[in-house]
Amino acid sequence: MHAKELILLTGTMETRKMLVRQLQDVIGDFVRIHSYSYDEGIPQVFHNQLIILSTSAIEEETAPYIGTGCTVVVAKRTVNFEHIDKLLFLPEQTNALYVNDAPETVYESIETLLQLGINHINYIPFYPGKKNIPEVEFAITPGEVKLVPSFIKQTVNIGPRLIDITTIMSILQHIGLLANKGDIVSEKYIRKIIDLSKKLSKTSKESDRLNKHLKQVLDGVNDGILAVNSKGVITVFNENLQHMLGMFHAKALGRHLREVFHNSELVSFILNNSAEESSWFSVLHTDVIVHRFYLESEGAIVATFKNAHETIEMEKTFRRELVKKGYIAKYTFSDIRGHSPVIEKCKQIAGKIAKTNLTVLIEGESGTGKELYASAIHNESLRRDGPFLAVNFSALSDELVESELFGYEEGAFTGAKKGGKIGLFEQANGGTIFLDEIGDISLKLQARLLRVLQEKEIMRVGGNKIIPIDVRVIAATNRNLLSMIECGTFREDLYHRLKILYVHLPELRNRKSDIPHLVQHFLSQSGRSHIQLLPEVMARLMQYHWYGNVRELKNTIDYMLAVCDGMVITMNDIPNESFFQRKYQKEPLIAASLVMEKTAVPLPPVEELPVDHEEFLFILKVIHSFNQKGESIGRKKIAERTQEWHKDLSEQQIRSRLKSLEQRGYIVTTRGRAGIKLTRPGVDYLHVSSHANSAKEMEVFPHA
Ligand SMILES: Nc1ncnc2c1ncn2[C@@H]1O[C@H](COP(=O)(O)OP(=O)(O)OP(=O)(O)O)[C@@H](O)[C@H]1O
Repeated sequence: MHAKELILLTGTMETRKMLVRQLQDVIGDFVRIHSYSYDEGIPQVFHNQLIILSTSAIEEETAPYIGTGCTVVVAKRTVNFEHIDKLLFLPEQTNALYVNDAPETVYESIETLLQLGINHINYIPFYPGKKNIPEVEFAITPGEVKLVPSFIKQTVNIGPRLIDITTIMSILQHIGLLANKGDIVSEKYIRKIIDLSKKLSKTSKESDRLNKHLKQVLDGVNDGILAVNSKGVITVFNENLQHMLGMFHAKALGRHLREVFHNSELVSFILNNSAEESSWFSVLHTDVIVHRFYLESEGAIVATFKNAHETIEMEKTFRRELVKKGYIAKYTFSDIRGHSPVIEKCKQIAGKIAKTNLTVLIEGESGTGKELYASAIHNESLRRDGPFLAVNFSALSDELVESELFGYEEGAFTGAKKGGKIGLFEQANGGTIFLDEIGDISLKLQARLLRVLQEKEIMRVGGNKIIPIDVRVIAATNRNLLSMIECGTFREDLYHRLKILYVHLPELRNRKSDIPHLVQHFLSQSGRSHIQLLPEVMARLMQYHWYGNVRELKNTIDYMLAVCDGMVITMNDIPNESFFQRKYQKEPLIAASLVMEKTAVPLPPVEELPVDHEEFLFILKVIHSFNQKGESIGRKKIAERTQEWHKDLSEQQIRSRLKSLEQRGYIVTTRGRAGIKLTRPGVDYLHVSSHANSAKEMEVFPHA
């Protein structure tokens, strides 16, 4: 046997890498370590060697490779203390499966974790074949992610277990170095544990500081704020909520929500941690609007309370915005200008659509004339003598849109008018309702809208009477509803209900021959049709990309009319470049390009990526791998991964990278549980770029 050499045999490559690193760290200075794993293949039979087996579970598989004169030590292993600080971020009393491949190691590790003081978690042992497992959300595993049951939503991988100190001492003894080096080695080993405890105490100090800061912030906001942990125990009850409900926080903190609030609907609404949602409640004689969301990083549910009466007063002014243009459809097909083949085709389709009574979806970028078409369709339809209501969803909060659309009953909430209020759907009876920016409505409103379209009836807020309605719905969107469906932010069933008939309005840049007609139309609309444009001005207008479409062209004409002297518009009157929209902001598939059209670039090619291309790709890869596992991912997790990748990106930098990726349409960020998701273009992009980059394949999850 060589005096200062050992052979480490493990089951998997991950464990091998991990354990070699550990052994190098503590005894690498005086022992040569050779390592092999069963899954990578063991190349030879060893004779006269000190063999360390990572676990007794591989004794059988490795036996053929252990020849004569060997000393075999089966390592005892302990939890990987370098990574257990990840567990500190799990909330108090979290129920979590502890997952490993055999009952002994599971129980041993739980015992060790408890001895290390990581006792704020309720560990539930789990190993293959274990029965009667509660369906909890979290799992903790020392590297055995593949054994984690599929119902688990979040897995904390603390990495393969380390070799314990007694095994290391036994190795030293076998190679005759115990007397000489034992002290140094145990000191090194212990130092690591001290480092860990320092790390732990720093984390808890930081979280104390953070909590104090957070409390100040929470008390400063105008809403009532309440948070409950995963057990339903109230952990935050801010000052405003005390005032609003007339309840001292000491009566609420630390108690279960159910003991504090006797309104069972409110309790189950708050404890339901699925999608983000708002609703009205009467709590302790106060009418409140409660908005609830799940704070994934904390495993907590947060509910904000607004005084319903005050909210209504405050938002009354905005409410007028909801019904944009009164009750009359102003435009007819003759107001739609342009003779390009695409626009002629569009008018022709819309004209046919008008004659039916079916729901229509109008898609088109902002400013392409969606409202114009909706209005023209109504005026050409059999409903032309009925009302036309244009509703814009982007201006108001969910609760107000809901009460405005569906109306409310008297006494539905404080501030509700006597006799209740009839909603826009009822007001549009016999006519058409135009739902603009349909992509902006919440999932809750989508569900209500779907019911209206299916059943042709509505129910007022706070009411129980079903009211039949006869309204034609025309919806419009400038967003990509299909990618929203893919990301779970738009209901597919609603999409199909809306898109019974369909018009896509062409972008102005794709029908430039219409520009002279439109220019003439806007000049005469403003009563200045006698004003001339110099040919070079028109030529320039024909060159622009018009990301803001017809509305932008109209604004440009208005600007030039305002600044021109005399009867002629010259090059001097053209607004400077900052006036123009630089790119189409809502449609993610279109790349930023110059204002002056050079080449149309439908998708940003790989080579146009920013200098930090690799960082972008890395971030996309991390998100994709979490999405694929069905685990949620947020900025914090990305930051952790990036640090493992030895890239020192600050949270701020990651935030800006994410923003940029979101602007490019590669990811969507949702509040609450879903976290960040790759869009279809994001996935495509990742594939294309990964191929382009395959030579320098990055390891997203290096096994620490
Ligand atoms: N073909 C057209 N002929 C005449 N005017 C048009 C035409 N298309 C659009 N416009 C004008 O352009 C402006 C924008 O149109 P509209 O408000 O209908 O667009 P939109 O697609 O609904 O925009 P958004 O999505 O931003 O609500 C309006 O002043 C409208 O009258």
